[in-house]
Amino acid sequence: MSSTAAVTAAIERVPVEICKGMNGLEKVVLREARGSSAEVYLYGGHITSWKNDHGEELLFVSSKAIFKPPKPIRGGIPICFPQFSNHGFLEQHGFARNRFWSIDTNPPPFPTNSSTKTFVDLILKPIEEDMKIWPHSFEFRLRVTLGPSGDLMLTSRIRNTNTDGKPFTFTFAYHTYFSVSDISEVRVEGLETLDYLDSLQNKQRFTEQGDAITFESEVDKIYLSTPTKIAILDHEKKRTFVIRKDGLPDAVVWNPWDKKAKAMADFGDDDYKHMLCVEAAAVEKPITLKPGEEWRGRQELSAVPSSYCSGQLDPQRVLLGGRN
Ligand SMILES: O=P(O)(O)OC[C@H]1O[C@@H](O)[C@H](O)[C@@H](O)[C@@H]1O
Repeated sequence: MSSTAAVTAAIERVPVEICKGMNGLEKVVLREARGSSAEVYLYGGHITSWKNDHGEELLFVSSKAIFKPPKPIRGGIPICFPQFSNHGFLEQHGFARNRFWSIDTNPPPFPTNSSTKTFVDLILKPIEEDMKIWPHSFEFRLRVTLGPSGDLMLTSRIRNTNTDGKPFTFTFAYHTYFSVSDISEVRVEGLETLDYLDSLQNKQRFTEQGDAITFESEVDKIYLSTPTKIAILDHEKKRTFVIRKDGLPDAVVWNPWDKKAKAMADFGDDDYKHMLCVEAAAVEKPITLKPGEEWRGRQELSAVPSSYCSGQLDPQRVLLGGRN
């Protein structure tokens, strides 16, 4: 297929709009027939909006977010790669979140559910500056899909394209900022009794107690070997977020609370009350890829009316369609 034909095919298949966002930065807008939508900035490959079919925003983005390189955008879904947080010698959370990604007009074959046609493929390859700090050649393909019922799916495919025969190792997270009505009314289910590393206590290992997780102070924990489904219940909004993940064993839970909120220039003093980060991640056991090898990490988010009680995390019931 000629390159022009490939571009045309991609446009026919992907009914998306590309326009200018904040500070003239390019963004892609995905819209589903029933009214849900999502926005992704090429800067960072960063999701900045996910709305349900009533037009309600489901992600938190700070009103003080700075949409200006090299600062990463505060909120939405930053991609942490090739390093999560300060677990290594690179800048905090790696460099993918403050690089310019491109639209991948001709991605390699990808198994797609035939009912989901609203998606965009992005690609990130290292620039010279990256090779100086992380001397590896890679192709990072990100597919962002909006399902017919408004679910948001992110699939990352990372390939080692080194020609020097060297493997590379990375850690990763989808650093999702969920919008919540009031953090003190929120409960997370699915992480009870698990081991976690507490980033506020030198990454020491502890075991979570048996109750659902609630919030009354700063939290920064990496839950290990977590189930593939986690739920965030927002009592006030009567809304439940369900996170499904694959290839991402860990889950980071972060809320900076009042003192750290005040110390962040791109975060409002009271913003901590209205957000919660639950991040599907691969941190404890870094991923190693040999040249030619590819890794996949997938996250699927749904927002549904809260219709179940405490201790009954049953996404089959939550998601009326009973999908697993
Ligand atoms: O301010 P940043 O670099 O976006 O990071 C925010 C937070 O991200 C979380 O994932 C980390 O666990 C926290 O330790 C960190 O403070």
